[in-house]
Amino acid sequence: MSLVSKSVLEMSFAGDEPPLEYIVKGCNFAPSDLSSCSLSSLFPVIDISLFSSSSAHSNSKEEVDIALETLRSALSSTGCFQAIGHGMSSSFLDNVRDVAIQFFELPVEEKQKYARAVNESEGYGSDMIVSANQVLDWSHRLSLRVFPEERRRNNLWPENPSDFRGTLLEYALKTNSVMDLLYKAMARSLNLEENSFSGQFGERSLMQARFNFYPRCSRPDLVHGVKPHTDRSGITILLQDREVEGLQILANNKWARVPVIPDALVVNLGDQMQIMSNGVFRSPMHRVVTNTERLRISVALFHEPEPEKEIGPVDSLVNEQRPRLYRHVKNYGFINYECYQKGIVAIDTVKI
Ligand SMILES: O=C(O)CCC(=O)C(=O)O
Ligand SMILES: [Fe+2]
Repeated sequence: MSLVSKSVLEMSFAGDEPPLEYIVKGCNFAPSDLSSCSLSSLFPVIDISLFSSSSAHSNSKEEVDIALETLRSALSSTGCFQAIGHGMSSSFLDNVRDVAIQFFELPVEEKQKYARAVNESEGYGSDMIVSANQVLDWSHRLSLRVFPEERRRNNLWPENPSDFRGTLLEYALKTNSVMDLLYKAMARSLNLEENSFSGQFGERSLMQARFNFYPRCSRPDLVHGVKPHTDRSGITILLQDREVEGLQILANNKWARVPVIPDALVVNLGDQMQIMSNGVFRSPMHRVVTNTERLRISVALFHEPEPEKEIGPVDSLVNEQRPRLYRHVKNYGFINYECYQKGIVAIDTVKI
């Protein structure tokens, strides 16, 4: 049978067993491979309104310092936390989830209008096939560049549902402000000048959206929704499904479930923050698992530096105890993409 004869969604509807191309060999999905650590200590919930200068007077310095320390500690251990106090209402976050579900539930001919072309990263499709023996992910995706505006490919932005474009734009603008706040807070948590990280991204930094759709699977013990990877971004902000869990992060060599907190945003760092922080902060390995009962969606926004801009470890994070770990690099997003195609760990290629 041909590799792409049936889509993941069709197989899910039919209750098919996953074909060989989707089966992960030698991967341990056993419960004993899951971390037994307290999930709230691995992925703390942080009220990020404490980092905003407009709320500086109403919060005690002590409260802010504790939040900064929790941030520093989470990002230097698991590289991930759950943000509340981001200023987006519960109903707005549900709108974002709703447009995602409505798009993926459209008839296939309608979705195909936005199909990703071969060798392109933007558009609607399934796992990109980059090698003959690749194991495929049990998911469908829609990837769209949001910023800068001149790099937007409007023809790939769905017109259906009718509020898709407006909702994505509003969500991306709000998330952009959250990211700004976080870059500054991360710098403050390490006693650095506030713009130490954000200043490296450039005026025309990139924001990429990825809508993920994971249909139910009859054999979740055999497949990945998304195979293990690190993100190539600086920061990734992930809106999880309101109810269905699936994201797992590798912490102390065990996979840890990231719990669903409906109105929280999952913040996880990407490789470019690991580079800029000279390895102080971590870009976590993560994966998505599926289940037999319910489909799952998520919406990830990835923020990356302007490709022409060189990024590298902040000078004051390089010292005798912590020698420079990474070289300066331009267009890491592209390096990461090429490495993915060759099956190489991208961040290793910029190590000194
Ligand atoms: O669906 C998720 O929870 C995570 C997806 C993800 O890791 C990604 O899109 O890079
Ligand atoms: Fe990811």
